[in-house]
Amino acid sequence: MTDGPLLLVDDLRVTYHARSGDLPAVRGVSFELERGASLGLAGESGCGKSTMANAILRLLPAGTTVDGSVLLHGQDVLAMKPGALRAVRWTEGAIVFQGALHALNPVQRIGAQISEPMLLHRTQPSKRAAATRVAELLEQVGLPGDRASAYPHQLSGGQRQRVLIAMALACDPSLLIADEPTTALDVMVQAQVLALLARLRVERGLSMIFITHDLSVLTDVCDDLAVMYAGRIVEEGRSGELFHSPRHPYTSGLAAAFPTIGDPASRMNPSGLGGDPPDPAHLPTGCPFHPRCALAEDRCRAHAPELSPAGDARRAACLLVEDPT
Ligand SMILES: Nc1ncnc2c1ncn2[C@@H]1O[C@H](COP(=O)(O)OP(=O)(O)OP(=O)(O)O)[C@@H](O)[C@H]1O
Repeated sequence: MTDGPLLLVDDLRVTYHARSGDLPAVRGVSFELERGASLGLAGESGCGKSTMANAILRLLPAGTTVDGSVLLHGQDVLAMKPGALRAVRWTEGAIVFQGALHALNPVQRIGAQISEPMLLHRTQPSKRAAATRVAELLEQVGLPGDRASAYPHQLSGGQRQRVLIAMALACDPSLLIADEPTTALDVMVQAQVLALLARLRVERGLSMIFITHDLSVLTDVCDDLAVMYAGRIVEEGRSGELFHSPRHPYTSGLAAAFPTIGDPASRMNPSGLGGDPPDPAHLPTGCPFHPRCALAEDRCRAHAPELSPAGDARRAACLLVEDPT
């Protein structure tokens, strides 16, 4: 255990090597996460959110190039040997993936699946102790303890997502990454799962990273927000401030593209963002957002804006914000 942030990501770069060529999915991301804090990570599909999350626990396909550093409790995950890495996953950091149906084994009872990481990491001395812990965990995520004997297909989508959360909490990690945990769920269940994650964070003093393409769902549950575009963070700041007074034109477009939960007057605004995100293998020159930006000037086509260093309270990578003249 060291002083300083729980998680310190510095200049993280991830390149997939596909048959069609190299694909730089994450291109120099830096941020910090304090103990007990929560960071929301937003951006359209393909901007590199999941790649970044998977890189933090080194869950990327073999052969993928990863550079930079990821300090978790002061230890560089990217430099760890396989044994040390196995010890970190589940116990220090765990991910709740999107699409609970695919993440669970269809032919194994959920109790057995939740106890697996506990038995693997010997955080419970016996199968019987693990079973008791499974029942406790199920109750903590709002399911009756006796559902441990159910198979995944006997549960609803929201219940399965709760099972994945229970599994992620099984070894008491200090960092929980929730990657689109509510995408496949209807709006009511989505709100319940988000409220559950927010409650568990406070109760357990967890640090959390919430990932979603919908900026509006993050504002209630996260202290800070970071917006990604084309493999980089383009804006970061306190949650409410960033959502209600965005500085980067991309953040404004993203905020306008989704209705705010609880605000019946707001409507899906398809004009919030025109066009499509760029192909990571063929990025435009200068600012990668310039072809979609209504405010773009000549300088935006020529120069790529930089984000100020991690740790600054409010960061935006936009030439017009840096120098509005
Ligand atoms: N295993 C892989 N091999 C090759 N390319 C990949 C792989 N996984 C992701 N990519 C590519 O990397 C880029 C970033 O993908 P990533 O899944 O990280 O984005 P995302 O923002 O999480 O999107 P989504 O919200 O759709 O999950 C995309 O262009 C994607 O096609």
